[in-house]
Amino acid sequence: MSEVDQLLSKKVADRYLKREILGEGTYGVVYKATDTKTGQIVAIKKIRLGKYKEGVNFTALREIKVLKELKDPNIIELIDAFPHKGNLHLVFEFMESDLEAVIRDRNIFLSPADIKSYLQMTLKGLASCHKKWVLHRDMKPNNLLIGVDGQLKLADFGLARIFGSPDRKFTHQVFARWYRAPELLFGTKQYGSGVDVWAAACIFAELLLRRPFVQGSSDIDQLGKIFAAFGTPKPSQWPDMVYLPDYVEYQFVPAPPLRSLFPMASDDTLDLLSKMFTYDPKSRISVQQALEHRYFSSVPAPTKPALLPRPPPKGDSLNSRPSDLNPREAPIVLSPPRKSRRVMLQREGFEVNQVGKVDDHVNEVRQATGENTSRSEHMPMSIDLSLFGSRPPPRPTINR
Ligand SMILES: Nc1ncnc2c1ncn2[C@@H]1O[C@H](COP(=O)(O)OP(=O)(O)OP(=O)(O)O)[C@@H](O)[C@H]1O
Repeated sequence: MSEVDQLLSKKVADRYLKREILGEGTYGVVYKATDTKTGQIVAIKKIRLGKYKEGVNFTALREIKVLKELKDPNIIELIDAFPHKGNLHLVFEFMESDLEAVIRDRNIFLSPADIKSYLQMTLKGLASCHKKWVLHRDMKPNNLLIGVDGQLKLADFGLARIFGSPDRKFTHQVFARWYRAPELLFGTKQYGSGVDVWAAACIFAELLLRRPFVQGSSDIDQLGKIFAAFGTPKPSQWPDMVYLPDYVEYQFVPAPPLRSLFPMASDDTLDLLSKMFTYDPKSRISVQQALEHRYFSSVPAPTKPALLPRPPPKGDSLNSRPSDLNPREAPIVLSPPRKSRRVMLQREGFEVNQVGKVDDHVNEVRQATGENTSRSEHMPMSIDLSLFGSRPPPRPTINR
């Protein structure tokens, strides 16, 4: 760091020299900084405490507690945590890039061995969480950070929470929609490590396709697109489904062959994918079982992290998404037999009738209606905005 840089930088807590802003997330700004004690480059997540009147940010405290308990080569290390000028500062090891940048970089070719390596590191990090009864709950490619040594590490445990108590109720709207498991989309209040497995499967699919796999514009649309990809689940396939709080019946569509979605994938790849994308969370493969799947022991061996292709460090690339137009039709929502809620598809679009309170689902259908007004065609699986000369929309999160 030059003298000028040092003068421009602000010293925090007499130890960290703040440099540029790396980005802003749900909880606040993230800075690059130098630890003057060790010379190490770090990332400081500054969490605003001010807006919490009582002065305690439980989410932040939860993140600290969870992170302290998780020490693993595939989990980001929390180096320090301290309050400063009314903000809570979390100091993490600095990571050069993330998996989203890898996937989006058109100059990077990902071989089957590279994909295997990224998936293996993701699952190893998750296995370590699950062994300690911790769910990540916000798995998505930009939360999988990549270090200078090529190691992938799970980050952003802001929403993670210790589970184990059988009647613990979780807020279900925690996942970025495209990575959300079907049980979450149907409003389950009790869920387990299967939600992380589903998200990891979405990331696996994204590594293979080089675009987000299922890009729903609402929870209803997300489920429709999942069902278009894997077939509408029959109650015999997932017995608990019909009892889920937000269950609505979807028009039945059969499953297309998995190979038609991933034409270049090996048989082992398809087998593992189908086990991770199992509808019934009780039958879905666990992270540990996935790591023991023959996909990882068969050739090619996973690429060593140091040899993995790297995107330019953060901020250097103006990435654009690859073309991903896929006109697959999603099944439509039918009336759920148990409830007095009716969701009907009309010629001009959806008409929604519900006896009683208007709920989120209805609002979502209305949202869908707005997007599909006076048309009878269905939404494509994913939309390539580059066709219109614009950048793709930001990935949805619960806060944006
Ligand atoms: N340890 C780190 N090293 C380098 N950059 C980091 C580190 N942690 C976070 N960042 C970067 O800081 C920015 C904000 O990250 P943050 O985790 O707060 O939110 P996010 O992942 O972008 O979004 P969300 O909060 O919705 O998950 C991102 O660009 C992220 O890549």
